[in-house]
Amino acid sequence: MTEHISEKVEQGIQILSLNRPEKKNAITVDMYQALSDALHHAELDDDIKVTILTGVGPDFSSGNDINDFLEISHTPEKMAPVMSFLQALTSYKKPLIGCVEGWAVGVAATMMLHCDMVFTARNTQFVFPFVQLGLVPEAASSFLLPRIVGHQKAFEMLMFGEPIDAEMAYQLGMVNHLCEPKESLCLAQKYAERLSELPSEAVLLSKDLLKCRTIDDIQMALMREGRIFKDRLVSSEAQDQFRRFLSKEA
Ligand SMILES: CC(C)(COP(=O)(O)OP(=O)(O)OC[C@H]1O[C@@H](n2cnc3c(N)ncnc32)[C@H](O)[C@@H]1OP(=O)(O)O)[C@@H](O)C(=O)NCCC(=O)NCCSC(=O)/C=C1/CC=CC=CO1
Repeated sequence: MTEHISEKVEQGIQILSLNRPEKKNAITVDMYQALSDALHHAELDDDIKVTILTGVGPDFSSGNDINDFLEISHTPEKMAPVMSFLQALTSYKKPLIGCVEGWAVGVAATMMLHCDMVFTARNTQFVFPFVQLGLVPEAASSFLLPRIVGHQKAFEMLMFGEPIDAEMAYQLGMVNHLCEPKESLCLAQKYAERLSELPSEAVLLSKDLLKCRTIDDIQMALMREGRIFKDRLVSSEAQDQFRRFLSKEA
């Protein structure tokens, strides 16, 4: 486990926190690996009933670390932990709750599409900046986002990458409940407790029933996106945007 992912397990609830607030919880390869390991561990541990994904500090996360994007484009094998995390996320069998405040950019926004419940503070801004970065949508968002918000809204969100605020995300059905800043974890914990008290086999079977019809499409979208994404990472469009952000020109 890297220092940048914190794990707490209490009364059947696993809380995984992105813990790199000085970099807006930008997610590194090591953090993906730690998240993936923690989800695998939770899946095998009968005492863990529910997982909450959250961030330390005012923001959930600014998405993939841009320095890592530059590094991965020279050493594509470093992409493996990212793919391993996306696999763990998409196939996770226990209830997964997303708890978001402040910025949720890129993969931080798309990972919420895989959560079973999402709680956001009113100051949350979801951003899908893939096209601006010269990239393409990832984490099966090209399949999930239009299913949740409809094609036209998804198109607009994915093409222009403009921030979607919490109220809009709620209206579009991306979020279960809104709350005040600093209250989302408390709210998520309340629902996690309720879920952990339900008959666990019935919970697992019900989640499976809800997800089983889309899992093949999600896996296919992951593969299709992944192939194109790897090529886009080394494209001059993307490399220029990464350097632009890191040199503070953005
Ligand atoms: C809008 C921001 C999120 C916040 O802006 P602001 O409040 O002005 O804060 P900053 O000054 O920009 O940031 C504070 C420090 O953190 C560093 N930082 C922030 N985000 C990143 C990042 N993503 N990677 C690396 N470093 C980051 C920033 O440089 C500052 O550092 P210093 O204090 O040392 O100067 C804004 O931060 C922002 O726009 N960030 C970038 C968002 C972004 O483009 N993210 C990538 C999204 S794409 C993605 O996630 C895609 C995938 C693809 C495929 C598979 C899996 C993963 O992800």
